[in-house]
Amino acid sequence: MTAATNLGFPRMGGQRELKKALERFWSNRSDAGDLEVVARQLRADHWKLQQVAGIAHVPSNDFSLYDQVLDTAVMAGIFPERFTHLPAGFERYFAMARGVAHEGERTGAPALEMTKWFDTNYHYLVPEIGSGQEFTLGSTKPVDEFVEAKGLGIITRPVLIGPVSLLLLAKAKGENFDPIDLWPRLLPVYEEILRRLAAAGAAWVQIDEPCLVTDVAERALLALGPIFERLAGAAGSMDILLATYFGGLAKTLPAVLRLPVKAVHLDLVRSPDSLQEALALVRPDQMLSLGLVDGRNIWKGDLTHALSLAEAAAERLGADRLMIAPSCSLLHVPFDLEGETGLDPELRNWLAFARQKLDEVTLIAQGVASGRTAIAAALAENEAALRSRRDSPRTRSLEVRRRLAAVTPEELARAHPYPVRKAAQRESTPLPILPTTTIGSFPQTDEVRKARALFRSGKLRADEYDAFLKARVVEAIRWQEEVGLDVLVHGEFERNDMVEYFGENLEGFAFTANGWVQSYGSRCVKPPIIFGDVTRRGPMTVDWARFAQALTLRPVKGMLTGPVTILQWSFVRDDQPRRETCRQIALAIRDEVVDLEQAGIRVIQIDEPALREGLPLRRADWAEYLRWAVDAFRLASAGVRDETQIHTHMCYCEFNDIIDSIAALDADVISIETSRSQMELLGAFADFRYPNEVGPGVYDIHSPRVPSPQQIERLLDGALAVLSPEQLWVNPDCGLKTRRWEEVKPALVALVAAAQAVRQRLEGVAEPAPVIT
Ligand SMILES: CN1c2c(nc(N)[nH]c2=O)NC[C@@H]1CNc1ccc(C(=O)N[C@@H](CCC(=O)N[C@@H](CCC(=O)N[C@@H](CCC(=O)O)C(=O)O)C(=O)O)C(=O)O)cc1
Ligand SMILES: N[C@@H](CCS)C(=O)O
Ligand SMILES: [Zn+2]
Repeated sequence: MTAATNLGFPRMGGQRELKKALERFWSNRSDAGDLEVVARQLRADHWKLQQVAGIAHVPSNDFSLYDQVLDTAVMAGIFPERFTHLPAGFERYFAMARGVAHEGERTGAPALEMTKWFDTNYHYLVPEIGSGQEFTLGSTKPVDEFVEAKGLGIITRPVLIGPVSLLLLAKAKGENFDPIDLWPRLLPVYEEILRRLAAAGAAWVQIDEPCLVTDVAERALLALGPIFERLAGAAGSMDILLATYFGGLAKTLPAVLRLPVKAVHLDLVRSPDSLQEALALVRPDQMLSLGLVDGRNIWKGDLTHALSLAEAAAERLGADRLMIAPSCSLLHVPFDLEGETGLDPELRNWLAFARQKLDEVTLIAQGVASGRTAIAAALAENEAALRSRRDSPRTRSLEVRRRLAAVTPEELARAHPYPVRKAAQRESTPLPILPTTTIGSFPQTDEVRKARALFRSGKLRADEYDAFLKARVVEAIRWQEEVGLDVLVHGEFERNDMVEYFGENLEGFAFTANGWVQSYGSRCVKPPIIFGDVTRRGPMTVDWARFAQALTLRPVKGMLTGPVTILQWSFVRDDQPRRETCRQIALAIRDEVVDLEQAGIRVIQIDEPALREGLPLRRADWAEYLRWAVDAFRLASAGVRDETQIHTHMCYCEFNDIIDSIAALDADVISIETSRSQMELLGAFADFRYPNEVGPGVYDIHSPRVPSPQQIERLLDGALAVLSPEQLWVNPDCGLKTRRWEEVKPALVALVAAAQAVRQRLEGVAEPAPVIT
């Protein structure tokens, strides 16, 4: 019989119970025992609901208190030295995730770096591995959670991030070596875990090797055979499912199917073509897991089509050699559509969240096992929903399509090159060298979030909410002036999220009440759903920018999210190419940019933190993506005069390999995250001779640590070793919305002091006193 299976389930809980429990624990409002109770309950609830949905292989160890890569590093005893003095368990685990502040006798330790999980908006913590790294069994979490589920009567399929991906995702610390070469030292830990899982009664183990869908170095591919030989030996009679996802295996497929594993999972949503080849190559003793339900998007799947693929596979292999699954873990989609009563019913009928996707998986498996007639009613319902979406006039706007078709190449370029613009901008908006600024958001305090919640629930009138927000902007502007920042921001207090806010203000977007997806740790996002052609109803940010600018003589930055990031952090329609949707968003942002300029805003920032993450996982596909992504940014930004200074901002990833595309954006200034990787990134800017201005982040906003002026000065000196003083801006790594004012205030005071000290050294002149009004 064809098994309905799952690769991973969202772990936050339907009401984000895990987020709330974690934040209670971190703020000392609960203890470790309370956190464990919530975590255990969530695991139990999720295992049970998957079992009830008809999932035969329910995953375990997909749960994590912070991040599954961190869990795997801990399992393998990969503890950077700065954490080893801390007691093993929660204290060390959360210290690695969040860093520890320097306090009295206690020395601080920065957190592990955080970066994007492939092309998703999930962030993982990067394990740090030294060349002399010893690996030891640091935790038995996969076994403990298997035993926990077994105690509830559920034999789960434990999930492990595989050794190849763990090493490839890690960062080499110190000497010149490649972590993948350390696999022989790492394997005993995996072997021990597999032996313990088998002894505990696991029938299957799922080993995730998502790195195999990327351009993996030859030496890693060569290691695959010996690694899996040893893993299979340790697994004994327990079967291994090797899971690959987020793309196809391409040339690696034959080698993967030769490995001594019982089953291989393929992402047939991203790589439908690989099925034929896999069917031809799969060994007689092997099974295939067909990833037929999209784990990365929220649309109902075409079940008739999926069933056709599964039927064809069953014909070749026999139904018993198939598993039906989502394309990847369901971590990347919201929990349940059930409660979304606020969504328009027509649109709601087009959607499937994690729970609904489990039903799709079981339905396809049932169709293979019992034939189409057994599920005819469900298939007809699915077809009707797809037809309703395909035929809906709400998804198309002739006006948008006409306007896009008429875009000219001139509209993608500023009127003059950067040096000309720079002179015009200096004249119209004089700034000191090493100008100081922030990235846009100020703390989204409980007070701010509560006011928004009251407003949304009708308990606070619109005028009261507006007055509340304006008071926050006035405070923020006054405070920035007092501290002596040069280019000010209004603080983004009115925004729930930098993408959701724009989604709520654009046509063609829908938003959910509770469609949360984990972004990192306890932080979640509620991606809007792009279902139709995108247009702007009217100005989205102009009133806030105008209000803030009227309060001060210093320039206030207009603050927008860029088209690629809006695209990337939304659930995107799958009935037209992503680049078309991106161009539509770009036109809407262009109109906003022009409106901001007309409202007297001289500096406009268009954030594109997701530009890098949108890169296809295979290098061969990069050029095409970068072309349309860069064009979208240029379309959004190039409608302004020379005097208007365009900024962009990027964070959370490595930029070295796309530096030429970053330059092609032709933003006058780019602020970029660098502080966690100690300015490594700047090397790329220097090597490339990046022509425009750069603000390398000098304050790590992801950590509660407050930097000293001396630390910031050191970072600025590092930046000045590769950038000219005329190019350098001084700013934090990213927005300050997740920080508390108690941290932000001293940190920005230190940032301004450091900038002033370096200016004095460079110019040998005293600073003018800050303006206090
Ligand atoms: C910059 N980043 C972003 C990414 N993706 C985005 N879409 N947005 C981003 O900003 N990707 C890369 C990074 C990831 N970083 C972050 C950083 C911070 C967060 C974050 O803080 N998320 C918040 C949720 C934000 C939000 O929408 N808040 C709502 C409040 C909703 C809510 O929880 N309401 C409460 C009631 C409140 C009350 O009564 O007091 C409730 O419903 O229970 C808002 O502001 O209105 C988070 O807390 O997780 C995400 C990614
Ligand atoms: N302007 C945004 C950028 C985050 S990437 C902020 O400051 O939060
Ligand atoms: Zn950022």
